[in-house]
Amino acid sequence: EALYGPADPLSILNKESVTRAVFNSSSAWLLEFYSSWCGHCINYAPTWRALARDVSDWDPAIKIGVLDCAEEDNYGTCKDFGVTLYPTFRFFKAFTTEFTQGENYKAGNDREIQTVRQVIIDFLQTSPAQSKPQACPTLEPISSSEISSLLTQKQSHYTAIIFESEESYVGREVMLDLIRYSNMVVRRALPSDKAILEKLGIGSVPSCYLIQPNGSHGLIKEVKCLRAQLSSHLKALPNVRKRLPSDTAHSGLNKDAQQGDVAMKEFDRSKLYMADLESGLHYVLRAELANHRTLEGEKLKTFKDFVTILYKLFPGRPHVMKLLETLQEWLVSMPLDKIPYDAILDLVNNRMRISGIFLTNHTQWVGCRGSKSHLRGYPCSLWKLFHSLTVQASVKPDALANTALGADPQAVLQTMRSYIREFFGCRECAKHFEAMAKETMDSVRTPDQAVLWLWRKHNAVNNRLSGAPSEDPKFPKVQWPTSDLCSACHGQTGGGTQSWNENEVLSFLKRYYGKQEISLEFADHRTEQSEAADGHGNKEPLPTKKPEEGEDLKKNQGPQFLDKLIPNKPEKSVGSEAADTRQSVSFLGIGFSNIDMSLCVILYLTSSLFLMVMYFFFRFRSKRWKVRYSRPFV
Ligand SMILES: Cc1cc2nc3c(=O)[nH]c(=O)nc-3n(C[C@H](O)[C@H](O)[C@H](O)COP(=O)(O)OP(=O)(O)OC[C@H]3O[C@@H](n4cnc5c(N)ncnc54)[C@H](O)[C@@H]3O)c2cc1C
Repeated sequence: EALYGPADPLSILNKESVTRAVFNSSSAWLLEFYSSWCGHCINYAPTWRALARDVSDWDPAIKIGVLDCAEEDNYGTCKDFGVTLYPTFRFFKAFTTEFTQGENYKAGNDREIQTVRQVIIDFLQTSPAQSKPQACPTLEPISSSEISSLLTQKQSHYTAIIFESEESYVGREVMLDLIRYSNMVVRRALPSDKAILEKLGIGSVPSCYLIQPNGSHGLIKEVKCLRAQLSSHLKALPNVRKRLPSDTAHSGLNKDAQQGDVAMKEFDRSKLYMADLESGLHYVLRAELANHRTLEGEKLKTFKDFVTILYKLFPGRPHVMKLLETLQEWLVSMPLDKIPYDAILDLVNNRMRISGIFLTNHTQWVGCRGSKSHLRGYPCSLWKLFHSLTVQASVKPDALANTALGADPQAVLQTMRSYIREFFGCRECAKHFEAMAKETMDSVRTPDQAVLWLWRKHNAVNNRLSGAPSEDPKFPKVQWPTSDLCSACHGQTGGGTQSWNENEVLSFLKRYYGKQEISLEFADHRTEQSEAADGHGNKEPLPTKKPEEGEDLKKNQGPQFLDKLIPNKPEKSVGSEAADTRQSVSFLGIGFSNIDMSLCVILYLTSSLFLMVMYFFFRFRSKRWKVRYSRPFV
């Protein structure tokens, strides 16, 4: 099944429902922005589900939700929320009318259920009065005088007072556990007034004192003063009833929950598919990188190096290579130390298209398709992409010689290392990869060694992840290539350790990841018109977010600024598989821009006019000639 489903006690949000749910809500929200391909999100899902179940009764005060940033429809939304790493946890206050990116979860990597509960309580308690959910009880302790007056007043409901130390969360947890219950009010008190403690017979904290509706009162002795026991005890008292939920947020929003088992394509495991490489590239350019508003410093350098490597080494089809070349030339001609990513998106999504340059705009996993929608996909394609690049670099050792990267045998690996560090959404993966790189990447001396280094490290990751929840049971993590793919790669196995014939492995990798062997089956052969017709078209520029306070104005000057950023180079015509049937802008594989088309029309009209003028001129002259030389009297 999908990572989260309708049966989970949380709201599964998407680009449409997130704004509706989170803004102007009567309750606060805690959202997990995750990525269904991210192993750590997969590992953490059971905890998040358990947390949502644990605090499901707190719903009128705080709601728990999830949003999958790997869903194509949600790319723009995650970008708007400034989410670049997964999982990211954000709080949203109640009654927020303006768009906000929310507040980051404050306990770092400690996301155990108890810690999250306490962080939620701190968030609710410190929210300003105007954004306190109405249903949220007063979480502050009551004073001795209030306790004394409660003891003397007659109430129509139970009042439970939990005496506890200042740092204890039991009282506040029990208060929130009971907000949906009628006839019960829970308060907390600090053990500061010795006289009142003595009067009530409280010898130690935590202790729980109960005032009955009939005015009688006494210590609760039946259960220990621990959250679960106390909450269950109070909920079970006579006439204490659970109120119906005030809204149907979960059931309503979970309509958007999608995906279950994925129909598998028939594919050949011994082949590398172009569809996987292009889908990965699409995800990199339009989702992972697009989450970054501007590229500068190390990020910009990494992006430039990455594009250089792709342009020189990606084993792609002509129209994709043209896109990479144009992007590379554009970056080289752009001596800026800060580039808004929207400018790059505009170039890739809009400007290149009018010249017939086209990269698939949706993911189509074949060899990387998981048996469940949250398994495999993007990280699988990223591994394949970098394996292909190392192999291409070893086949064409001079490819990078005239670039800023030079003929460095580590160029692809170091660029991969920077990409993973700067952009890869799975932070834990990046940490592990960096540790491996730090250890041995420097020892790589030749392009062939780079191919083998990546192969070895990928197998080390496979070994570590074997049996993890992110492992697809239909694609177990094995030491690769298995002997059915390459029996010669496997040496004698002695003492339980696997031995490899590395020369054979190298030849196999060069063959498997070599350009000639890539299968074009399932690759996107559609044209722009057919995309639009089947609903996958994405000709709209990706959304740009409202400027934030204090943000660099330049970033948000819209199209005019982009025009200045993008040099007015004449559009180049290209032959392209995807472009050859685009009637309005392309003819016989030659791309025409709007300017080209306008020039054609102007030239056509001018030449027609010229021909007409010539025609009348000669007609007039011939008439005069006839009149002059005709001799009617002869
Ligand atoms: C740099 C990086 C680090 C990661 N770190 C983590 C992590 O710490 N924790 C986590 O949960 N997930 C991590 N992931 C994701 C994880 O490695 C897998 O990509 C993901 O679980 C999907 O697995 P998969 O079954 O598609 O196979 P993948 O491991 O993604 O492999 C994809 C394909 O590559 C081929 N292949 C397999 N092994 C090799 C090899 N040794 N050499 C060449 N080709 C091979 C096979 O055809 C395989 O189907 C990381 C991903 C990347 C790119």
